[in-house]
Amino acid sequence: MAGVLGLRDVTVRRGTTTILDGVTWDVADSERWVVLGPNGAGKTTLLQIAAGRMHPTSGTAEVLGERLGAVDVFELRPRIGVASAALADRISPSEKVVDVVLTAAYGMTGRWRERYEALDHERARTLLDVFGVGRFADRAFGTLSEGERKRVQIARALMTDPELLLLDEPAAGLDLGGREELVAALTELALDRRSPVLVLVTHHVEEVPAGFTHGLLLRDGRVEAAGTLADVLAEEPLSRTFGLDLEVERRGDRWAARSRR
Ligand SMILES: Nc1ncnc2c1ncn2[C@@H]1O[C@H](COP(=O)(O)OP(=O)(O)OP(=O)(O)O)[C@@H](O)[C@H]1O
Repeated sequence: MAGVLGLRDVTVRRGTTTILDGVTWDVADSERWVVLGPNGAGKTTLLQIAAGRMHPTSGTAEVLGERLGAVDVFELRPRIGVASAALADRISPSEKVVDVVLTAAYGMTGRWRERYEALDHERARTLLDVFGVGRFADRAFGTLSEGERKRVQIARALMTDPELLLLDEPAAGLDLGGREELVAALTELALDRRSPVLVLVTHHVEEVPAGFTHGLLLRDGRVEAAGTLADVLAEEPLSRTFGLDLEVERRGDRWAARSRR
């Protein structure tokens, strides 16, 4: 598939607020994108368009070759995996971890009278193992640490074998060890050619895993820069995006940024 995402001049307005302003963005098969920008830049809104969960006020958006507005979003959504704090909030703390993953196959949170095939059970447990949380499969979701919950959410997002995986701030709230473990898991995912196309939203260049290929910088709903990571995670575009004079360092496959002042 050539075009996984194709946004043309996408604008989202709510009342008098313009949340996204003329966003044009192309994501192709096998690419791994990072979306970076300060608080309120419009990152989550952009991800909602990519997830087929919001329509542009103007402009056009194609997701997995389907034009939003002309496709049945209920057919489109199972092809897209999403992990976000908003979705995690809808998971009952008493829900068994394996069920959190399993219910994704039915596009819903909460286990409620469905019948699951043995293969689905096996896949859910395998995904939990892949993300290092297999030993918690039979525990209640609410008893896990923040980092463990994040990994369960990614396993859940992968349950439907999606073509596109959207991760909204997966490292938010993690301590240093938790962040590094998550970054390592995402690096493995990014480097695996069988993985879906990945889009990761973050505030911090330190959270960009190795294996990611492209970056989009957003500020005030506008694209400040988009392209290969090496081009985009440079001092000039990053400083412009965050409104700070930034010093950016690349060490091996990871980045770090700090203010010069
Ligand atoms: N329904 C709405 N009505 C008015 N403004 C909204 C609405 N939804 C979002 N916004 C505003 O749009 C802006 C962008 O929000 P969004 O959540 O997309 O940003 P973000 O880059 O993900 O921010 P953060 O990094 O803080 O999570 C914010 O200023 C937010 O307050």
